[in-house]
Amino acid sequence: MTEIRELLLSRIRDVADYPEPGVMFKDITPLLADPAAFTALTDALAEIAGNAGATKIVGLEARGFILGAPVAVRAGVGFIPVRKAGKLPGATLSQAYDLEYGSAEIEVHAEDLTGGDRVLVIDDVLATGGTAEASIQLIRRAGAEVAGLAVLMELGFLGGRARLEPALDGAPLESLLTV
Ligand SMILES: O=P(O)(O)OC[C@H]1O[C@H](OP(=O)(O)OP(=O)(O)O)[C@H](O)[C@@H]1O
Ligand SMILES: Nc1ncnc2[nH]cnc12
Repeated sequence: MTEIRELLLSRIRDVADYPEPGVMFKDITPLLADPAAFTALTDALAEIAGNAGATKIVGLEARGFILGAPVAVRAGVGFIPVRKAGKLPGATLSQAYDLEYGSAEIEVHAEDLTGGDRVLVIDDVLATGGTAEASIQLIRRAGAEVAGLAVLMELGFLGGRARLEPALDGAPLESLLTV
């Protein structure tokens, strides 16, 4: 494992049985509080954005906002928030999905993504892949191209990567850490 990956892994806290019994929650707040780790993460994700030729970053509420916004600034591209339903004031596209602990619906402002965009989706954790899959569906429905998905941590045992394969349709899935 590279030094950067070791640093990132060391700043993620495992919290057992949160938010419900049986879930091992990956808490990224110690990483966010460490400027060296947060900077290293931002730089690594911005490099992925550059390599993917992304013209926009989509961040998934809420932790995907925290990671995705500085990456967009660093990469010199726009940031588009994909929000939980009911939070965006303009005309939206919506997509329902299930996640490791429940179900939800996400939305994007339809005007934020257009035919010429290559979109990199950023989030902290890939678990079942439900959230990421719904975001990819939203991006395609908006007429934009999916440049890839980049996450800090993939929970390999939940099978998100296999689930996302058809939706990604050849676009890369980059996870900096896999557990
Ligand atoms: O792969 P999945 O099974 O879909 O799970 C992953 C998603 O779950 C978490 O978000 P959550 O919905 O808990 O929202 P939060 O970021 O607002 O805490 C995480 O930040 C991912 O977005
Ligand atoms: N185990 C987990 N830890 C942190 N975020 C998550 N999102 C879905 N499952 C998660």
